[in-house]
Amino acid sequence: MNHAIHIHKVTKTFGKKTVLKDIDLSISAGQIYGLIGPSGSGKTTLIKIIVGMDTPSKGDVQVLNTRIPNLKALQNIGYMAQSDALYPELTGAENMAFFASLFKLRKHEQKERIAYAANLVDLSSHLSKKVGTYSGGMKRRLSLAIALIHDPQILILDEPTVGIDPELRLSIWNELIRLKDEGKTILVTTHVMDEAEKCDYLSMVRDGMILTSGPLQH
Ligand SMILES: Nc1ncnc2c1ncn2[C@@H]1O[C@H](COP(=O)(O)OP(=O)(O)OP(=O)(O)O)[C@@H](O)[C@H]1O
Repeated sequence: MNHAIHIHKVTKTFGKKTVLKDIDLSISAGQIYGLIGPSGSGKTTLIKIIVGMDTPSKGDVQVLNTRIPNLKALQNIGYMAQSDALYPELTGAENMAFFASLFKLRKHEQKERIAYAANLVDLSSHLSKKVGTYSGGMKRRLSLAIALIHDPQILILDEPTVGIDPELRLSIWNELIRLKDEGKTILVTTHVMDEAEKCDYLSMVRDGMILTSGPLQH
């Protein structure tokens, strides 16, 4: 089976506290995989381990058959964290261009991708404003646009639509579904049941363990 993400017996402890216990999880390419669970259940910790920002205490993670952490693998991953990592003194466009250049996008590609991603999150008319003047929701939208900037095979989104109004939330989800239909793999965490229902496969996380998982019918 072709797994985009494969997690094998991952345990994470902070001091004496075990926050992930023996997690096994495989995500097929071309699906939207949801992690739902209460605050503190371990979703963000798991996601950080998948993107290589943290290391497991035990077990291993592979993304597109490459063991993580691996710098090259990051080229294939678009990651949107829960807290925004943006430069307030730069404009929206400059923030996007900065991340695009980290991924070594050529100038014309940069322009194209910035226009696409800004349009997707409805920020096209705010791109020349400094990010320091953005609202919380606008910052979330910019973070999502940046996660998409290098057209990654895998999108990992930690509560991407928190603070985003329902109409835009719907259009973002429609776009995520379109990206999935293009063959992208999307891992998303959420608190919201109506978003969880849009996933192809859902795992419920509680106390660092996966309580139950299974496919969803649409
Ligand atoms: N660096 C750290 N040091 C110590 N404990 C940590 C650290 N990071 C996370 N934790 C703990 O690990 C547990 C899981 O946190 P995590 O952020 O993964 O949960 P979550 O499910 O993503 O919650 P939320 O939805 O609120 O982000 C929490 O009890 C948290 O306090």
